[in-house]
Amino acid sequence: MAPAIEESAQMVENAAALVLNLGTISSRQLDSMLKAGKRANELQIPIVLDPVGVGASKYRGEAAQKILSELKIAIIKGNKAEISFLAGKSAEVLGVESIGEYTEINTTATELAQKLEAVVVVSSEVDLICDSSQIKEIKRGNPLMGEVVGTGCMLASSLGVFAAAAEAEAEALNLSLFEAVQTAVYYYSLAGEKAAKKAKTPAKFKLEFMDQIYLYK
Ligand SMILES: Nc1ncnc2c1ncn2[C@@H]1O[C@H](COP(=O)(O)OP(=O)(O)OP(=O)(O)O)[C@@H](O)[C@H]1O
Ligand SMILES: Cc1ncsc1CCO
Repeated sequence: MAPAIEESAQMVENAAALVLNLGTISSRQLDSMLKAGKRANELQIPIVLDPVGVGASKYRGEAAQKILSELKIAIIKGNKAEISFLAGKSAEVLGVESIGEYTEINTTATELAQKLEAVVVVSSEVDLICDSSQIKEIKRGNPLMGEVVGTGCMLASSLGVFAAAAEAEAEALNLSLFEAVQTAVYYYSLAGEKAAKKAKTPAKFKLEFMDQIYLYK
């Protein structure tokens, strides 16, 4: 998202999806996100929320709650700790990483999807996608994806692309948002698998992974 509050709403007018990422949140940026998000809601442009590091500090929790109470979010993507925290369950977040055990994550994610009427994606070695009535697991990808910081953020942006495409090509594709998200997660993981065949260490993997995403063009 364009961070300047002076232009965030106007930028949305030329966008097909809005991705809100809490990674480097500040109070000014939060106001800018709310402004952009309200315009996106008015224009019925899908919003993806990536609640990066929510639960790691009081402020991140408050920022996420403000976004969720003022905006209609189409897709929320987080790791197990971030999704658990938003669902009101106990969560251990270290910086932006999920630590701890989450044995009830399927139920937790479904509860959040029901409460917010959104598609919820939980990223990990097994990705979960759910809405209020269905849940899907995708066991693809490669552990190197978890070693590179930012693959979660890039997944959120990819979800924005697929949500926009599903809406823009609604007649031709006839994809529900749930199906569009499932497709995005699947192809994203597949790019990770292809990259891992060529690169075996994180820095090289990062470059190769980006190239594999590019090759979908
Ligand atoms: N062990 C693994 N095996 C397969 N895929 C994985 C593994 N760990 C992570 N991934 C994939 O990496 C991507 C990012 O997931 P992750 O849970 O690491 O997100 P994150 O912690 O929010 O990332 P970041 O904060 O680094 O942006 C997802 O597409 C997920 O499927
Ligand atoms: C966007 C971003 N900012 C700090 S860490 C990060 C990626 C973690 O998901």
